[in-house]
Amino acid sequence: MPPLPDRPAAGAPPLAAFLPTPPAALPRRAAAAAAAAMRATGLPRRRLPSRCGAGRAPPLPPLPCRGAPVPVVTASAGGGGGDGPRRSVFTEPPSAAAAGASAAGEAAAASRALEAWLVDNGVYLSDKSSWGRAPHPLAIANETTDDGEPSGRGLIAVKGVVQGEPLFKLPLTVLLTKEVALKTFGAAMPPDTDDFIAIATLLIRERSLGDASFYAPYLGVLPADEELTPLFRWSDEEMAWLAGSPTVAAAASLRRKVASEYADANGPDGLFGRTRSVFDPAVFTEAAWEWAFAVLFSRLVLLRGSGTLALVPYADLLNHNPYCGAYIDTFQENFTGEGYVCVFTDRPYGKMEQVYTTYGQKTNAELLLLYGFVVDRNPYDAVDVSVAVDEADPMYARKVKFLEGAGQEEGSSVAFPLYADRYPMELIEYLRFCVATEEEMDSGADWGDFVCERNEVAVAQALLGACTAALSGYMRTLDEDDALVRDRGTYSMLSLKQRAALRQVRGEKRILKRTIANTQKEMQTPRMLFTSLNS
Ligand SMILES: C[S@@+](CC[C@H](N)C(=O)[O-])C[C@H]1O[C@@H](n2cnc3c(N)ncnc32)[C@H](O)[C@@H]1O
Repeated sequence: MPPLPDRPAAGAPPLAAFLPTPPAALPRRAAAAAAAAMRATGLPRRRLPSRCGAGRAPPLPPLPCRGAPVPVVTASAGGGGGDGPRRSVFTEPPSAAAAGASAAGEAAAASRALEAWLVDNGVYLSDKSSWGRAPHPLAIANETTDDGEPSGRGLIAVKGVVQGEPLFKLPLTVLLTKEVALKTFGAAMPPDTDDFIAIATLLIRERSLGDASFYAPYLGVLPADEELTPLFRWSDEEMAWLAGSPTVAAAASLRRKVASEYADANGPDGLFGRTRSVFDPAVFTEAAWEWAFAVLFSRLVLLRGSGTLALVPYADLLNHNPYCGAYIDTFQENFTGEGYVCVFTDRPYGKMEQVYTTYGQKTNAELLLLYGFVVDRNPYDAVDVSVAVDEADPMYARKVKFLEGAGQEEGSSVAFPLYADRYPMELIEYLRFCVATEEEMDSGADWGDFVCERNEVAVAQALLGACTAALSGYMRTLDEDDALVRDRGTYSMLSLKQRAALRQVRGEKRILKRTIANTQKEMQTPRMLFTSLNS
């Protein structure tokens, strides 16, 4: 059995589900699971509304079931705050100015070393044109900001870039892939090793080699351990700022998954345990494993052209913009058939503008969990709502049996995304079934369509109840959050993580409030209720 199963017991998704993906990624698991359940149970399947279907990002780990009445939005709590150091142009006290200057010098030197390595490996980075080659249009910016927050290195245009222009051509020889890992570790790594594990293991080995590694100049620009701040690495104290958010459970689930994969690899029959002569316990530590996975979650790319997962030096310096449609992929030279990695721009860029890619149509929760940042005005933002049959429902046993027949475990819930302006029709179909009376169940209703006014109003009430319950689980109200953000003095005292958490929960509360307002408005005309909301 592969070490990263599709449906681990902890409820986390396969790690590969977190890849930065080009548009047209997989639909959300929850919606897909529900749709599958509906298919299996004879409930009709509907296409998701436009932006939450084919283009949706991979899902977060499903929320835990709490056996609460229909429907439930889960909440968790912690306590306190705090942050580790991170490269920042904003937060350094004057006494750290000298250290900051030397850190900036080191960052610039590391970027130059990466460029020199790329040139040595055949990448054209000259700002002059040569035979058949346009000048390279980009430069590495060692400090970038996004929405006023530091976003690490990035790539900026050093000349105007036209739409559709190739930004660079990288040979496949600079990539870190499973194929390279298999060659490197030989018989010590079985060919069926999971891609994530193979590349993480390769990364740990290469880092341990220091300057002797072929990839040393690339490793030199990877964020330092303490700069990798995806949510699954936050402490309980730091998580307290997210109390009430479904991200708390998602982070705990991913943390458990990463730890359990290490335990498996390190066990006597695991990848490391089996061949200690190759996998030195002093090198392949749990801390190294966590670092490697934090790197992979935030940088690994699925190259659709070749179906390969890869770390792509240089291309992975591109920061994410949810409005950008350009993504990293493999292509082939016309005459030689040789493969290369490239990004074609989806819009023109002016000189000195930061050039972006897309990590896929991800919610802020997904971005925070895997990459450690959130985006204001993220058009793909959503908050998960978990739905289950109410245990107090007189039809509970019948409904659960029906769902069990469709593969849903008793007492489990199904998570659906709520967007600021829409929600999946699968949620409504599922709720129509969950709130149905005996008569409605007996009527052979088509849950994909309006059942009756009573049912539709009960669905709306269930949705309102879920949103209200979710809002009451947070530490502060949305108004209090807004006041905190407006109070620039206090806001600037918050750590990066606290500010990210604040932006995350504000986004969730806004969606919940908008859903409440929209649902209340639409309740005036129940016949049209859940059709007009999504049209
Ligand atoms: C693939 S790397 C991009 C290069 C990265 N900035 C660096 O310094 O190496 C992804 C990481 O960049 C940062 N990042 C990317 N896009 C961002 C954005 N829009 N806002 C804030 N941080 C961003 C996050 O730290 C994320 O984990």
